[in-house]
Amino acid sequence: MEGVDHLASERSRAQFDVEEMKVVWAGSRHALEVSDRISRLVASDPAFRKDNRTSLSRKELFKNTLRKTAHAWKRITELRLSEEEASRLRFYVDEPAFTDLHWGMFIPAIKGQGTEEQLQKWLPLAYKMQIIGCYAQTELGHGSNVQGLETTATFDPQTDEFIIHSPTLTSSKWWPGGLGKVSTHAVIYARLIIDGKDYGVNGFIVQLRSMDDHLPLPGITVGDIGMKFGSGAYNTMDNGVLRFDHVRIPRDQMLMRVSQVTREGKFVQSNVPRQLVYGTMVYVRQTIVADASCALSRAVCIATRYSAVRRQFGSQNGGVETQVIDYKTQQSRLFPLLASAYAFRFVGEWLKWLYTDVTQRLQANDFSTLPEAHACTAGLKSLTTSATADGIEECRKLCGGHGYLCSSGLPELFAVYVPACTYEGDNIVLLLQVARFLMKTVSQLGSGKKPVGTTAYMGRVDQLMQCHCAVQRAEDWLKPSVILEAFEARSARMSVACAQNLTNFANPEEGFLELSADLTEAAVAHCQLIVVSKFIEKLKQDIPGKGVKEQLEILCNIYALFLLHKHLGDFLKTGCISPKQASLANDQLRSLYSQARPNAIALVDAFDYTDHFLGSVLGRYDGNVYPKLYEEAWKDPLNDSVVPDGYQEYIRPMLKQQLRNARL
Ligand SMILES: CCCCCCCCCC/C=C\CCCCCCCCCC(=O)SCCNC(=O)CCNC(=O)[C@H](O)C(C)(C)COP(=O)(O)OP(=O)(O)OC[C@H]1O[C@@H](n2cnc3c(N)ncnc32)[C@H](O)[C@@H]1OP(=O)(O)O
Ligand SMILES: Cc1cc2nc3c(=O)[nH]c(=O)nc-3n(C[C@H](O)[C@H](O)[C@H](O)COP(=O)(O)OP(=O)(O)OC[C@H]3O[C@@H](n4cnc5c(N)ncnc54)[C@H](O)[C@@H]3O)c2cc1C
Repeated sequence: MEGVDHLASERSRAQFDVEEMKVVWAGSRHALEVSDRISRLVASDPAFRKDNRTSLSRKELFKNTLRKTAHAWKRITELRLSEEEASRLRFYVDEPAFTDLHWGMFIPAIKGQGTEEQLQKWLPLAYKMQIIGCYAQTELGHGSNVQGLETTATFDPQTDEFIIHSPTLTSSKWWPGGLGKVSTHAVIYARLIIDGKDYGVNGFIVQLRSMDDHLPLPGITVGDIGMKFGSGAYNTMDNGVLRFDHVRIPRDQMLMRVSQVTREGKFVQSNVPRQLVYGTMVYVRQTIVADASCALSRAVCIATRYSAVRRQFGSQNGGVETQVIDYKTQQSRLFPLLASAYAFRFVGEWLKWLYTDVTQRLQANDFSTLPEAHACTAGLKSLTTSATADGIEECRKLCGGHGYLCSSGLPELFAVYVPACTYEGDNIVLLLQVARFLMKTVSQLGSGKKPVGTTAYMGRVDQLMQCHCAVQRAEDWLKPSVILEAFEARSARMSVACAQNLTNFANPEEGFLELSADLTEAAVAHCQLIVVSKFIEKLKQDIPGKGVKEQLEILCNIYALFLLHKHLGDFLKTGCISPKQASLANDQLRSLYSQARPNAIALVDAFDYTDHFLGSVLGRYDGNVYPKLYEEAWKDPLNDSVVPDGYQEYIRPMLKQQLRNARL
């Protein structure tokens, strides 16, 4: 039934003001207005159609992306869209493309690591897209270990140039998005060599292709690295391979904010920390955390709407069957993901604030908060992307068999999303960075250095090592102070236990390697504490709108108690809570699911996603799933003919053979 809202009765049960929740989700009334307007602009433009992606060949897919990005750029310039509007447009176009790396990494790398003159020279060209750039760091042989990169940039004092060279096969740049077929330029990372001495990895701007005919410049070999996981999905991106054969670039194309090479070939280290060479990764990790809430909320929106439409079992005397969303098992899998989407949204907002703060401090030569910014961006990137990738897959299963169809939107979402666990730092490697930071914090506790920021709780380590959880009734678990103390105690105790175990090793680095699995668990506990505490902090703000704050409180408690339930082993092993308190937490969790149930559809409506963006027959706003699912099947190219191509060659002879055998 076209035009009928099959989810209307669900919507009428909501106990809060959905429009106000949309504002909370978007971040502000202004952000909601921009987001809503741009999402409709994209949805109504046929040039941004995306429902045929999974049936296109790689070449068609890629060309289609080029067409869309050109069209997007035309619309951005015609409509004079602001940076905020353009970035929303990119979000709703919903197709990975070279432009992500140009705007998301090439430009930030120049901005963060270039000198004033370099910014003035390169940024205007990049902003007008008169050059297109990518970020070429990873090599065939090394990705995580950035210090292990092999590409060299050797200074030639005769000509005042660097010679960029790939000395081995494993030094080939491998993976950079936008490199394979599009980028004219790249920020490449290479070992700086002066007079035979190695000064470590630095960034350089290198032109790759001719501005006249797009052919690679002399000495450059470049191409695409091939098909990636999933049909459609990330294959819109030209991840590339690049080799240099003694390519010369002028000296002023080394990004020289962090260190400089003079005309005489002298290496000068400025007063900014060397780690700023890694600054672009900190920036992108922060954007990836914000993006996790988008990907997860999208999957949750599809699974929640479909779970309210889908009915199985439970019919009494020929009446209607039970909506699968009413099964407690469905709720216990779905609602923690709904709560996680909101939790990641708020921690993403906070991380953006932290990043802005550290950037301002760096400009004023205050580097004191850089280690914390690195640990938070690395840890939260790891935590949120792992949970989101797992969450999308869980949403697929929550939709039963139909979730496996491409028309559900979930397979492609998963395939596009899952590399986020690897790119911008493998999630385990990043957790180990957090663990290093935690071990350093614990080791300094005795020295009188007071931990600040997200590790401030470690300053109360004596109390946290001894405290006893005060919960006696299930409702006690609704107190933010109780939840916070349990999470702080668990994290502090896990870190302290690792630090104590490390003292058993004569060589600390050896100990770190041996205990690395425990260390990553301590890092996860710390990062989960950050997410929980930022959700609780958010709720201290003034949040207008009927019932909005109450719903967020329910979600916050679901998030925290779900984590407690999932990681019960940690909480019990460290003696933070008793088995009885664990069981009370579980009782409370069940009650919270019941409270969330009538609001579930409205809570996903608050994401304000258009049907175009969701790209899912199961997640349609009107819940009119079955006719559309049926209709969609007939659009498959296999259904273009009634008798399939290949019948005469393969099916008919086989059938005839069977017939002959049967007659014998
Ligand atoms: C059409 C028009 C549209 C217009 C609008 C479009 C808008 C689009 C916008 C899009 C926006 C964004 C989207 C972006 C797209 C993303 C797509 C994804 C692309 C993915 C790209 C990549 O993957 S790039 C490659 C990433 N690579 C990695 O992440 C490598 C991981 N490895 C490392 O980071 C490091 O090597 C390491 C940290 C693991 C270890 O480094 P190293 O061995 O050198 O260090 P140590 O362990 O010895 O540590 C030394 C000390 O340094 C500290 N440290 C380490 N890293 C950092 C850091 N980043 N910052 C600060 N400090 C750091 C470390 O803690 C040590 O400190 P001490 O202990 O105090 O010594
Ligand atoms: C879709 C996609 C897009 C990308 N885009 C870009 C780009 O634009 N530019 C760019 O430069 N790069 C890009 N990359 C590369 C990406 O950043 C790297 O793949 C990533 O940093 C992981 O490094 P690796 O591949 O070397 O993994 P490896 O480090 O080889 O990881 C392999 C395994 O070893 C484990 N491991 C590694 N080191 C340790 C350790 N110290 N302790 C314990 N375990 C360890 C890891 O956990 C993992 O399980 C992209 C990658 C992908 C998948």
